[in-house]
Amino acid sequence: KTHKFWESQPVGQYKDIGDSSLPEGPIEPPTSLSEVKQEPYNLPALYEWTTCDMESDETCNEVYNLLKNNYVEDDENMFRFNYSQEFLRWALCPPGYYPSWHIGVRAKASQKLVAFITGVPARIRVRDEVVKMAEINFLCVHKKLRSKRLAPVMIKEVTRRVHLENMWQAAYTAGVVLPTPITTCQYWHRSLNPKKLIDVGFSRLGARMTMSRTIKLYKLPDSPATPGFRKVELRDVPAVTRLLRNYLSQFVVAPDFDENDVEHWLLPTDNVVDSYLVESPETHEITDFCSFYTLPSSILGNQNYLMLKAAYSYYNVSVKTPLLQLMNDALIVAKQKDFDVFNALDVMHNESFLKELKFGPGDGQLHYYLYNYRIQHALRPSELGLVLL
Ligand SMILES: CCCCCCCCCCCCCC(=O)CSCCNC(=O)CCNC(=O)[C@H](O)C(C)(C)COP(=O)(O)OP(=O)(O)OC[C@H]1O[C@@H](n2cnc3c(N)ncnc32)[C@H](O)[C@@H]1OP(=O)(O)O
Ligand SMILES: CCOC(=O)c1cnc2ccc(OC)cc2c1SCCC#N
Repeated sequence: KTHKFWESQPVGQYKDIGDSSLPEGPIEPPTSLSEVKQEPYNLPALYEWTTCDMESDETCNEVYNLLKNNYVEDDENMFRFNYSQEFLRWALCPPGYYPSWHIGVRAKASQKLVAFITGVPARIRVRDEVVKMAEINFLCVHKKLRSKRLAPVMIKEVTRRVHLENMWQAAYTAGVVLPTPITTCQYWHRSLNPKKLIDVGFSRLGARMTMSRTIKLYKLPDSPATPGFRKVELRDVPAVTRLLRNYLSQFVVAPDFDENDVEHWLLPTDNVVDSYLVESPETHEITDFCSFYTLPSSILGNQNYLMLKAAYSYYNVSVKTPLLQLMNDALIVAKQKDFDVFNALDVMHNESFLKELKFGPGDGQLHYYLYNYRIQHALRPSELGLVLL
């Protein structure tokens, strides 16, 4: 497969695979700000760039609707992600974010939003180097404007705006294979509402299984098993930050979270992110942590259901409580909150609990990429400590 655009970019190229003479690290050096293209890239005649102020309800709603109708679908077109407006504000407005990195394209005549791409700043550690990166996400071109090479223009424009802030690396994921993944992960799914997943056609009744037997198979207790298991509060941020920084230090690629980051990314926010910790009833020491984010999907073409309520495993830290028990408690609270499914990637130590907690492997893969940063050898998913939204 040729990649006319990606073969022109500072990313690991297929032809370089196995060439150990190429050093790990930046592929191209930074340029001076005066050398960065000052004006936006050209768009096709009838379209114009716009910056989307995600703190504006009107604009956030326009972005919500573009994504709701045109963002990622699974291969069988059974689901389409339906990121909520409060989720988008959370995902795109972390500490130190750049409004100019929330980039839209409008049709001049109608002023309709027809394309979108975003970046948020992050400090990502790669082995021993902490690198300032842009996390790129929500690349979306309206279904009616596909296959017109608009995506490369969107990507070059967000690259230009990131360069203007003197940043030269990025991290992103995709379900498609591009030059060149640093690792490839597998999605796993744990049914919480098996009847609904069977009714929508995602799951099938097992051989020699009745519906009532299947419901019983996935049944969970009404409340968590771990003593001291409770929601995270603002006062816990210092302890949770210490716990998380320690735990993430074992992975090759991981975010370099400080207390500000933890306060934004990991404090519970209704309908967006849930986080729990284990506080020892005796010593009041905070020993473990788990979190998941809320990402519903539209169910396409089903008469009985419109929406799938999905929870996605986020960052989990197991020190005293076995990860198996911690994640089972996460499943229990997710079921209490009426989620239909709990999803997880096989990253970090997730593989150790997936099968035992009755997750099944998905048929989708998620490829992780770095822009302008070479990694000598592709990583195993268990070496990756980064979850993108
Ligand atoms: C220093 C800072 C650097 C910052 C930038 C870093 C890099 C950030 C990179 C972005 C990270 C985003 C991460 C993210 O958002 C998470 S992945 C989700 C991407 N979005 C969707 O799948 C939504 C539904 N699909 C669409 O809206 C369109 O199909 C899109 C817009 C995907 C492509 O629109 P289209 O109308 O279908 O296609 P053309 O315009 O004709 O363009 C075709 C070219 O685009 C390449 N392509 C296709 N899908 C891609 C994807 N998911 N990443 C990167 N490249 C992708 C493709 O390989 C080809 O190039 P090639 O000829 O070389 O093969
Ligand atoms: C029931 C299990 O599948 C999903 O939860 C789900 C939901 N919505 C999607 C929308 C687009 C989509 O495009 C790849 C996939 C899904 C998936 S499966 C992969 C995500 C996970 N876990």
